[in-house]
Amino acid sequence: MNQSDHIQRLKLIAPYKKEVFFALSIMLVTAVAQLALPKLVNYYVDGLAPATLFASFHLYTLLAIIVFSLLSAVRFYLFERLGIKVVSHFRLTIHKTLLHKTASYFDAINIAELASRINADTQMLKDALTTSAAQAIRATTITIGCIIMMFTLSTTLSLVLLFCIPTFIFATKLLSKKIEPLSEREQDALAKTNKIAFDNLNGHTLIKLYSWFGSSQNRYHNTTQSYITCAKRTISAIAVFQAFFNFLIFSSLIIMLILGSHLIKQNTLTIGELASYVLYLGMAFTSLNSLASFWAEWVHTLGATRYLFQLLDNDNDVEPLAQSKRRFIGDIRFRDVSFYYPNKPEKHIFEKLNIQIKQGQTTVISGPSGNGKSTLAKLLLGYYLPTNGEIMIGNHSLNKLSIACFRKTIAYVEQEPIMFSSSIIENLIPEATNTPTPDQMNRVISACKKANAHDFIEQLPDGYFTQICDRGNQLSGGQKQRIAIARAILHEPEVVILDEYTSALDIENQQVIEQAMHNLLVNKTVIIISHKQEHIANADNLILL
Ligand SMILES: Nc1ncnc2c1ncn2[C@@H]1O[C@H](COP(=O)(O)OP(=O)(O)OP(=O)(O)O)[C@@H](O)[C@H]1O
Repeated sequence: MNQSDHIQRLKLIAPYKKEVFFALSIMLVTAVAQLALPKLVNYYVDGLAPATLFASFHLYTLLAIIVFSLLSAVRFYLFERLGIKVVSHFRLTIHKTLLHKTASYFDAINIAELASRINADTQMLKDALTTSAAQAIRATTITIGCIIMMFTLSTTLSLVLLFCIPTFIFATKLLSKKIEPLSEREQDALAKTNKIAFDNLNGHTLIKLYSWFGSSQNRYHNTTQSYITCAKRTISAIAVFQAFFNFLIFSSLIIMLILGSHLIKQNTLTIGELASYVLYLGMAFTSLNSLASFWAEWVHTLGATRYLFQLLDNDNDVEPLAQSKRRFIGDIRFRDVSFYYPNKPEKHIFEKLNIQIKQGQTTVISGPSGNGKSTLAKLLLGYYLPTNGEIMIGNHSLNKLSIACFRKTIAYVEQEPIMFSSSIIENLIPEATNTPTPDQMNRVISACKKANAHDFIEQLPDGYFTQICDRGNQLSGGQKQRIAIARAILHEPEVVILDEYTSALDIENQQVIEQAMHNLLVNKTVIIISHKQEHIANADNLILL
């Protein structure tokens, strides 16, 4: 744990300076009000308060309690609201960063685990940065206030008490060192349990089919056990610290009472002052206790959120945005292209591959399974860059910077099209949300008619606004394909890649899709990845991998 770890997390609240200031001001008012209470006890026990004030004591007390309670509610509301804003903004930043990560980055991570981290780890940060931090600042104010008040009441007692402070600081440092790695492991273990739960729920049909109930439950049970073990270690460390802290509180209280009674006998302290002193001491210890809890939570959070901050700090694996609006058109050529997946450097998929795909013609790519047909499409789509050689579009070399531009001219229809769990219209043009403009609606309907998708969409309960649950599970393979074709038509591509696009469909559905395809493919450069004889027979060119 170093300084920058703290600063990095504290920076998250920087955009909300005004709100923090307002919430802190209210908190300080409540803290000062709380500090006045033991002093009042001193006045009343020793009979120092004026008689008039004494008479209205109940009224003032009631008023103070009402104001104090109201301000506490406002303080709670302000800090919670701040927390929600901070954490939502943080999640948005992570989401944005992730969307721009490369395909290789996603090959190396587990999406379910990441989703769990984005929720659980950021929630922890929210609590630590706001509610707990507010309590800590309040506790610091009260502790300082109590120490000042205690010195004004009795310097002798306070000097004795000062000896406790180094012990407290030492114990807190020790705790920090112990908790941080423990909580990092705890969060890792929690993310793993979520990963297994996601896998099991996602594959529930497979589990039913092969009766894998026991083994699936066991997998979840084992990761949950590892999580419990890690969590137990963290809370044990905190519990030991709490025990030590309580010992410190009670032994100091007893020592103060014994010493205080001696001072009363020597007439250097009054009963009211001792009562007030003990109240301040109790208050200071309670505040120190909440400070210690905050510190434990903060250190816990530092460890737990390290993964997310590393993700934000890592500038590698990021795809650049489109640098210009130019459309790349022309023949596509692979010049001495070599490629292996970054996570499998030992397996070369292509070595010095040279192929040409002519503009405006249909090229079929065929060959045995695993020979790299889909990989070739992924290279063309720029999901991965060649490890050697180059891909030319006309006279332009496709590199990291130009890939986003090239994607504006290319559409990809795959065997299992990706569907978002939102409405059909949002699956076609995400910017439409639920209130598309008449122009957007016309474009969508026209594309869906060409894709033979309009009729079945109209028959759905809410037409284009029907929500697709669970990434399109209630749609048939053919329906999803037709939506994907409509999506491609809306993109107005120059190049269309069709990857085994009818292989999962029955004959009737294949005919509907082929018909829809005609509307998409007119005057386009078409690349069909297929084993089908009819595709091969109708192609202008054939590339065998
Ligand atoms: N993301 C990836 N990371 C690592 N290896 C991968 C990745 N995707 C594919 N591969 C490997 O690359 C090789 C080529 O895969 P690819 O999907 O391109 O083959 P294909 O010819 O399209 O096969 P099929 O006809 O079965 O679809 C395979 O050995 C596969 O295991």
